[in-house]
Amino acid sequence: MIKVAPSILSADYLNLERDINKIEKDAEYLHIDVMDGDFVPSISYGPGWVKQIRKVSDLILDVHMMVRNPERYVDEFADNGADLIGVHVEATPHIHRALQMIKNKGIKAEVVINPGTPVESIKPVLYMVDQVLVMTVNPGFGGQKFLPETVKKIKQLNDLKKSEGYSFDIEIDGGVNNETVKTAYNAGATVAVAGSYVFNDENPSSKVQAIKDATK
Ligand SMILES: O=C(CO)[C@@H](O)[C@H](O)COP(=O)(O)O
Ligand SMILES: [Co+2]
Repeated sequence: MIKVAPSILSADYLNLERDINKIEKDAEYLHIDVMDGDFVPSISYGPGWVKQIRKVSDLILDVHMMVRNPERYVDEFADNGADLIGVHVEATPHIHRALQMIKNKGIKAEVVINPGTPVESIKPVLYMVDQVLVMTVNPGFGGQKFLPETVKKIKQLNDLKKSEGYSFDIEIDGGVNNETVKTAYNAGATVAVAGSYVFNDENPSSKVQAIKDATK
């Protein structure tokens, strides 16, 4: 069964604690999209949000940094309570250093690839990551449609796990619901981020369960 990471991008900002409480018992992760208005068009949460969220949730805080040169902010997000930080290979010429910085903080390190980025571009750092995030939409916005052509990259990563003996999780992010999750899970995805599908419903925990049920 897949693990689920509800994305607070689609939660109610003014009632965030209430919305987190609604999924706290059913989900494993809480996904926090950090956007800088440069690497992606939108602007969202800074480290202060992570600090406040840490106080009200025991879920694994999964910080997805859509930020150019993310190594500028890694330490601050880690110090504020992130359990896992993801950095895009497209966002820095120093992906190895950025991942090293995350590991040095004693938390989990994730490398992220956009839909247009091949798996080959992250092969040199796969030995050092705890998780790979395969974007299943172009980053920047919630509520987009799942891109099925990204599934072959999940399969490619899963094959690499087997042939090289890696144990990283494979996370998917964008357009995930109880239907789209199926092919990704069968290809090897182990963690599913879902924003609008979960939080646009009156009963978000039922949507978390629906994603899990689809992968039983
Ligand atoms: O990183 C992103 C978007 O850039 C995501 O984490 C979204 O928050 C997912 O939203 P849905 O596609 O599930 O609505
Ligand atoms: Co995300």
